[in-house]
Amino acid sequence: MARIPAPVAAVRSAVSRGLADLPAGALVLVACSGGADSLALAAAAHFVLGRRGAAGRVGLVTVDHGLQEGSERRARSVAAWARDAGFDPVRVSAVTVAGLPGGPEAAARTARYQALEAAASDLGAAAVLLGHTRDDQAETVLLALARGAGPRGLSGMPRRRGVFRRPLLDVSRGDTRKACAALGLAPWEDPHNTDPAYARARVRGAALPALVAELGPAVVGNLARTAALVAADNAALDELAAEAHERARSAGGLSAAALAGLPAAIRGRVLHRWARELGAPGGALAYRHVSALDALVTDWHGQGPVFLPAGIAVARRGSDLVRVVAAHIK
Ligand SMILES: Nc1ncnc2c1ncn2[C@@H]1O[C@H](COP(=O)(O)OP(=O)(O)OP(=O)(O)O)[C@@H](O)[C@H]1O
Repeated sequence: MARIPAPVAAVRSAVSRGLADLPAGALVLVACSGGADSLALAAAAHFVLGRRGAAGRVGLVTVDHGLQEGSERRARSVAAWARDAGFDPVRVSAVTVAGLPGGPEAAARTARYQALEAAASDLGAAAVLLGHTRDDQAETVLLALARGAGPRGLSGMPRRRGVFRRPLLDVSRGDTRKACAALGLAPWEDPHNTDPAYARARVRGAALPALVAELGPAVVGNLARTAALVAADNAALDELAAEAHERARSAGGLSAAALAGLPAAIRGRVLHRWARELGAPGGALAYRHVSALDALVTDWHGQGPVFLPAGIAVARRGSDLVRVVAAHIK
C-alpha cells in the first residue's frame, strides 16, 4: 500500500480529532473558499467522515462575496469540484457586503459568518469547519499585540464558537499547501492575501517572515501557543469577573467599595461587563473608557462623569458608580 504523505496525514488527523465528539449521522459543513487551507480541510473532512460510512455526512458551503472580478466563477468552480468529489449538500451562498459596518475586510467577514450560520441552520448542520491554520493564529496574535489588544485579542481565534470549529489551528500553512499538492488539488490564490493594502497581508508577507528570519521558525508555533495559553487564563478570569460583578451590584449601579477590593484584572473586567450591560457597544468600548471608570473607583477626587460610547454617562454618587443622564450631570 502506498504511504500517505505526512502533510496529508497531519491534516486528516487534526480533522479527525476536531470531529471526534460528533454523533454518528451528524451533518458537517466545510466552509471552503477554494484556497489551500480550506481545500485541504475539505479533502480531509471528506476522507475522515467517509471512513464512517453511512454515519458520516459532509457538505460544503462556499460564499460569493461579490467583491472581486470572477468571484462568481470561483464559487461555481469550488461547488462543481465539491459535487464531483461527493460532498452533499453543496451550497453557494451569495452575500451583499455593501452597507455592513467596518472596513471592506470586516464587512466581508460579517457577511460570510452570517451566511455560513444561515446555511448551517437551514441544512441542520452540527458543525461548520473553518480552515484557519497555526500561521493564521500567529498572525492574529501579532496583529493583536501591535494594536495593544488585551488578553481577549491575544487569545486569538477560538477552536470552537457556536457551530464553528477550527480543527487546523495546530497545522501549518505549509502542510495544507503540501497536502493539496500531494492530493493533486489546485488551490485558488486569493489576491487579498498578498495585497499590501491589508495589514494581515503585510504581517503574512513581511512582519512574520522577518521575525522568523531573526528569531527562528519556532516563532510561528510559539505565537499560536501563546494564544492558547492566554485564552485559558482569560476564560478563568472572565468567570471570576462574572461572579465578582454579581457581588458588586448595588441598588443604583455598582458598589465602589466592593470594586476597590478586587484585583485590577478582575475590576477592569467587571467594569467592562457593566459598561456593555449599560449598552456600550463592544467594538467601541476602549481601554481608555474602562480606565476612566476605574479611576472613579481607585482615584476618586470628585471628578466629573465618564462618557462611554453610545451616549452613556457614568458618575460616582457617594459610594456607588451609577448611570446618569445628561440633564442630571452637574
Ligand atoms: N468565500 C468563502 N467561502 C467559504 N468559506 C470561506 C470563504 N472565505 C473564507 N472562508 C473560510 O474562512 C477560513 C479563513 O479564511 P481566510 O480567507 O481568512 O484565510 P485563508 O488562510 O486565506 O484560508 P483559505 O486558504 O482557505 O482561503 C477559510 O479557511 C474558510 O474555511
